Amino acid sequence: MSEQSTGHAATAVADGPPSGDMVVVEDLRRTYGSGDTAVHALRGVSFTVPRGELVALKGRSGSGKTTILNLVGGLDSPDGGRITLDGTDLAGLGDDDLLAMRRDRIGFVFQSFGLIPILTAAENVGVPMRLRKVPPREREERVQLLLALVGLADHAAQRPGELSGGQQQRVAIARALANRPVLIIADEPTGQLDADTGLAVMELLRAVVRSEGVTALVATHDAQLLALADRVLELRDGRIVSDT
Ligand SMILES: Nc1ncnc2c1ncn2[C@@H]1O[C@H](COP(=O)(O)OP(=O)(O)OP(=O)(O)O)[C@@H](O)[C@H]1O
Repeated sequence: MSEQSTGHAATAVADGPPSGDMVVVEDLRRTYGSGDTAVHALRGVSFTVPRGELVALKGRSGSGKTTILNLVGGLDSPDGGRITLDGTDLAGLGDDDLLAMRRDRIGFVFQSFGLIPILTAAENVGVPMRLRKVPPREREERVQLLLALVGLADHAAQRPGELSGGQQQRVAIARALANRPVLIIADEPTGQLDADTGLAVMELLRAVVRSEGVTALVATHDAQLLALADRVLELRDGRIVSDT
């Protein structure tokens, strides 16, 4: 854990010593559009994600889950409130620091996998390390290790189209871990998978959160998967209505 949180090149100005929470969200507000057509996607959301935990966001379609993930992941900016990630206030970061934060400290996993079709599984896992200019030898070693971690050591040379949906999502999880992120953000990671495959992928996420000492924030409305979370936050109409 300590290596995870301190071993990174400083990508941003830390606001102070990291607290026990990897993510602190305070009174987050986000409105899309304005006037009569304004959609109040988040109406004052506060929660924390303790280090090393897997926290799930549940709620009906449109309740605000993706909006939260986009804001915590620095893909969008809030209209109000504050997000602190690993001790750093996102609002204090310029574009370059935000980009570096996303690249080096957050791993994203999407419903649609987001793999590059013309690249092999190994090459896809290596992409984030190429962007960070990790030397080829080190990169290849980590790719092998990560593919083994997700049970795909024998599929390194296959392209996404030659893999099942569950295997593709495993590649995406390996890719998300490539740069040793402190936080994994996953938006409906099992949404395109059948129930059994989805459960296996969620169990893998659960396992890597433990083995890699990473923290995860996962949106899902699948009750079976919610049971694997350390904590479940329920959203309704842009507000948290339960925290269990
Ligand atoms: N770019 C946008 N422009 C306008 N409205 C948006 C935009 N993105 C989201 N919304 C609206 O904000 C609200 C919250 O959407 P959000 O995608 O966060 O919900 P969600 O819980 O992730 O839903 P789903 O489970 O369907 O992905 C919804 O009413 C949605 O229509």
